[in-house]
Amino acid sequence: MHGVWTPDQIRAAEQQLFAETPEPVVMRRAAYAVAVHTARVLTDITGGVSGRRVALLVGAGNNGGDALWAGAFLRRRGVGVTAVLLAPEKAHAAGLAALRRAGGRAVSAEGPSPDTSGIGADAADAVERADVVVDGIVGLSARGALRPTAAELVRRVVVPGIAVALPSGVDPMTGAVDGPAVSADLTVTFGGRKPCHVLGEGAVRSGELEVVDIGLDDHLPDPELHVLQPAEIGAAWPVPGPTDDKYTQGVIGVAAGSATYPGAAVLASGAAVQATAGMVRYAGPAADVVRSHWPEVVATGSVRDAGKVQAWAVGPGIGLGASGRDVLQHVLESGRPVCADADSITLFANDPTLWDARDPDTPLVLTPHAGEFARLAGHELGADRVEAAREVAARFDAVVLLKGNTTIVAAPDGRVLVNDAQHSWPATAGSGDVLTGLIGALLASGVEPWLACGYAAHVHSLAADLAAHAGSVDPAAVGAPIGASALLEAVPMAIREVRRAALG
Ligand SMILES: NC(=O)C1=CN([C@@H]2O[C@H](COP(=O)(O)OP(=O)(O)OC[C@H]3O[C@@H](n4cnc5c(N)ncnc54)[C@H](OP(=O)(O)O)[C@@H]3O)[C@@H](O)[C@H]2O)[C@@H](O)CC1
Ligand SMILES: [K+]
Repeated sequence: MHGVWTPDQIRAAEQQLFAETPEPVVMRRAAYAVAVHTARVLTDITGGVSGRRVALLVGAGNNGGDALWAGAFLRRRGVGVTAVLLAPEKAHAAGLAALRRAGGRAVSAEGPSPDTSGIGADAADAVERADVVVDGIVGLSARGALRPTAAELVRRVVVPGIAVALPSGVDPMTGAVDGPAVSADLTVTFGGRKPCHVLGEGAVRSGELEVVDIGLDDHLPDPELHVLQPAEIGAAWPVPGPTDDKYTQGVIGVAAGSATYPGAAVLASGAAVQATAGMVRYAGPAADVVRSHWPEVVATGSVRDAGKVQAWAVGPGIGLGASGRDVLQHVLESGRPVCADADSITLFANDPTLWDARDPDTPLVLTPHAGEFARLAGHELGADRVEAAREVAARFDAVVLLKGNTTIVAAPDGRVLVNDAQHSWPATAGSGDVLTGLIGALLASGVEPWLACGYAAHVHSLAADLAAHAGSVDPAAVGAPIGASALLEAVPMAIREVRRAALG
């Protein structure tokens, strides 16, 4: 698992580090790494380093200081470096002096004679002629939308960009963007990932991420967020062992769909079939349709006749009427772990007495999208999705998987997992039903609910990605839209992929 730390956590760790290593030494360490990676990108795109041109966008703080020092290091390798200073009077003095000593140039962003959008001719020229732009506008102390001059400079960047610490214009805590923001090809960050690198638009705008060791590790507390790695998901994904039979691998009950809308039942049951080798029982009015699609599913008409299961997946398509409520109540009273999705969530919101049907020791997973979340929480989701999921998880003592292109999984004890798909191929009708089946199957095979959600979310988005690209893992492959059935079909491929990662 990768850890993710908040800016406050990183700052506190930095203060401890400075007690043993002077701050300027740490900054030069960070800046040296920026220079090394910038030289690598220059080589990749131009075939060399010496004689190439780099523009530094330099803000008022230490983020700009990093960029200036990196510029000084690049000068020593023969790069033509121009620093564009957004606040010349506040630019990091030691960094600016180092750049000048090394033969670098500094110009004011607003220049001697700014054009109609407020940018001086020298600054415009530096950005236009650069092979690579280094973004040192703002880092951990970023607040709100970029100011007008910074925003205008960012709009003008058309060459590859390297962000120092984080792409400027992105909120460090939420990854949200409000106005122009840097879209980096590469982000070089220090000491650990920050929330903006894994959440929302920030994750996409960070591009490739390089986490540089500047000596913070010993001073970092427990991370705020976690990101699962494919190899650990592959290593933990349940597959039949030498002594397993169909029962020992977990029997999942699926309560989904209706006679009029059997699709949810077919997709959720199918996902459970594809996810693990245990047994799948379906209970509901779509039994015949489920059986015809998935002959291996043991299907009955009612949850009362379903037989023994180790976990339930309930909700998609069960409706908001008395029969849906009855189904949800029954599975909650079963004493088995429950993954409650779709209509179940609205049923909980409409009738809070349903919470009483659940034994407090029974693990419960809720998988809302933004609309269902608002119903459940009683307020809109807002920009801080992590805090929102965490609050609802604690309030209902349930694992909350909040859907979106960045999936958030919050446990009642405050732990949060993030699955950053970096694409939206699963955004298709029926996709949520597949996810419910995957989570239910993992719960039935005994995987801890928080991890079950994280594993399922990853495999789900990977399956969509693979399906969209006809099974290719080549990032350059061209995708085509898919439906939930194609996603479902790609689940075994995705499981193989993470298991392959586990084998190294
Ligand atoms: N401590 C260390 O030694 C190390 C720190 N490191 C580096 O320091 C960085 C943190 O530096 P920091 O704390 O100086 O703040 P930083 O992010 O540069 O912002 C500075 C100023 O920007 C401005 N500003 C704010 N919002 C804005 C906006 N929307 N649009 C435009 N401008 C905006 C605002 O200035 P104001 O004009 O309000 O005075 C604010 O004060 C960190 O990310 C890492 O890169 C590394 O070298 C490792 C060692
Ligand atoms: K930056």
